[in-house]
Amino acid sequence: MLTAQDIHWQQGDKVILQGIDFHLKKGELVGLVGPNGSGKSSLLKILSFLERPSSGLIHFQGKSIAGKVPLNLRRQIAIVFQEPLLFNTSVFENVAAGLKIRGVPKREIQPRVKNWLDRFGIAHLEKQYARSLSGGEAQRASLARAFVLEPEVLFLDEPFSALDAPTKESLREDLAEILRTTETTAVLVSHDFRDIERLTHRAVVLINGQIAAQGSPTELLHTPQPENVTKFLTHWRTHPIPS
Ligand SMILES: Nc1ncnc2c1ncn2[C@@H]1O[C@H](COP(=O)(O)OP(=O)(O)OP(=O)(O)O)[C@@H](O)[C@H]1O
Repeated sequence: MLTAQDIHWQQGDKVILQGIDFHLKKGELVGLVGPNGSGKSSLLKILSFLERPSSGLIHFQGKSIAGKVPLNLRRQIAIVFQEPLLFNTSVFENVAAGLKIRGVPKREIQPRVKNWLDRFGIAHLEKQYARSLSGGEAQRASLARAFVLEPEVLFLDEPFSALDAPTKESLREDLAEILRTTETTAVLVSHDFRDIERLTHRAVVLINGQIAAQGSPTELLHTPQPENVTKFLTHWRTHPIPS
């Protein structure tokens, strides 16, 4: 449903992405991993149409994306960032905002929002103002706001990295269950291999703006890889996810 061929991205003199070939099938959960500054967020921005590549081809839903992305295609994606970007209104209003913009009838908005508040365990916070939420609650609201739109592709850029360990773990488990039951298609950027192991089918390792390896988390960890990938994966090999 989403493919990127030979993507290059340069800002000024800095080459950020080089020769990226990426594909995402319906229902697939793909993780982008790699050292700091390797281009993970940049690739996510290009795949989610927030930035345009310097060269290369992108196809989404069978259509070539060049120039301005049509609104009907843009509305098929949702993005969740590390810092939940919430409006300073109630949690309910935050989650309802995207549906209102899309002209969804009021009678439909109420049950859809309530359903997602409930699934993310924040129904009791619906009247609370966004600024009064804890980090974990705010990220739950931010995820509910994305899921309520029923996007064709969900992009998650380090959604847990601002959270403390227990908050992160409980949200990761809830998100894993929601991704599984909704068969969502998603791309996740994370530094934490536990997120990748728990939430994705395939991990793409970026090093210096290039794809250095890809495969299931198990394949990556248990089959020989190029030296730069092995070096990067070493930390994760020595910190396995508890079973
Ligand atoms: N708009 C921009 N203009 C110039 N340089 C940029 C821009 N965006 C990103 N970069 C640079 O491109 C490189 C890749 O950045 P990016 O944020 O994509 O990496 P990352 O893998 O997501 O890093 P991290 O793990 O630290 O979040 C970095 O050196 C960054 O400074």
